[in-house]
Amino acid sequence: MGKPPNLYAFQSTDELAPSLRAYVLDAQNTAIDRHNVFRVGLSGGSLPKVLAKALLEQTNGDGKVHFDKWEIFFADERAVPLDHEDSNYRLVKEEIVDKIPAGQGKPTVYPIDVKYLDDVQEMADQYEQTLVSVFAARDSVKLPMFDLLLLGCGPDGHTCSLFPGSPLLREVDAWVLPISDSPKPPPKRITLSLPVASHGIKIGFVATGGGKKDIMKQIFDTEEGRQLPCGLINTFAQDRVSWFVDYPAIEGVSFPARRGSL
Ligand SMILES: O=C1O[C@H](COP(=O)(O)O)[C@@H](O)[C@H](O)[C@H]1O
Repeated sequence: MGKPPNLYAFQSTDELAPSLRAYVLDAQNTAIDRHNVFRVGLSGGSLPKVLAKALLEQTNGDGKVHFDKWEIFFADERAVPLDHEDSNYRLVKEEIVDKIPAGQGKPTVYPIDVKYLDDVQEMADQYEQTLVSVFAARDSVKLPMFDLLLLGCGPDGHTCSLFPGSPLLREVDAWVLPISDSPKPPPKRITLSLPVASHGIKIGFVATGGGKKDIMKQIFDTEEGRQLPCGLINTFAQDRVSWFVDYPAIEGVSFPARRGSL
């Protein structure tokens, strides 16, 4: 039995943002020291807005975001054009990339190849090749290891586009998987596989709002919850996982949370 994940709880997203910033900057600085680049995998959904607050609104004089060293990948993506309202790329671009002040440098962003919107298997294979060219060609690794994965948690316990009960959760070889019948629209997506999503050097979940409290209770306090996609990442990655939540999201959760700043 290893060490449990870290659960950090804050009164509000305004209070959560400075600690999320400190956590991201720590991962960034370690990565830049190690290989002069920061490779981060991002979820869509509610995450980019909170991350924007952490990176762009909180400055606090406590370290610099070196956006020019960032390589941004998508933990999951919907098979839609890049300017579509459902696109995770669009969300990250509009919430974060477009708002980076001039002079701070811009990240390198790796979107899906929209040539394959009608063929999610091909899209997943192509995105996997992108990861191979960035991670494995340099290091010849079995699994790509992101410096940081920042993930969301859906109200059903899904993360990336790995949904509860999906046969995709049993995948052990592929790095990126296609979905053509997602229970949450839009149906066609690609997602990092569970082994890759569990393999980050650091894995940060952000879950806020009372709409998440039932699933948080399941994930942290019950055996069935530990079998949900978010629970499986907790089990596999243990204390490499840190959750950043607000008080409404953990109302009624028994698992011990550390309250206040990191
Ligand atoms: O469909 C998705 O949902 C999850 C969770 O979204 P949230 O709005 O509840 O935070 C998200 O992490 C994922 O990237 C997205 O494609």
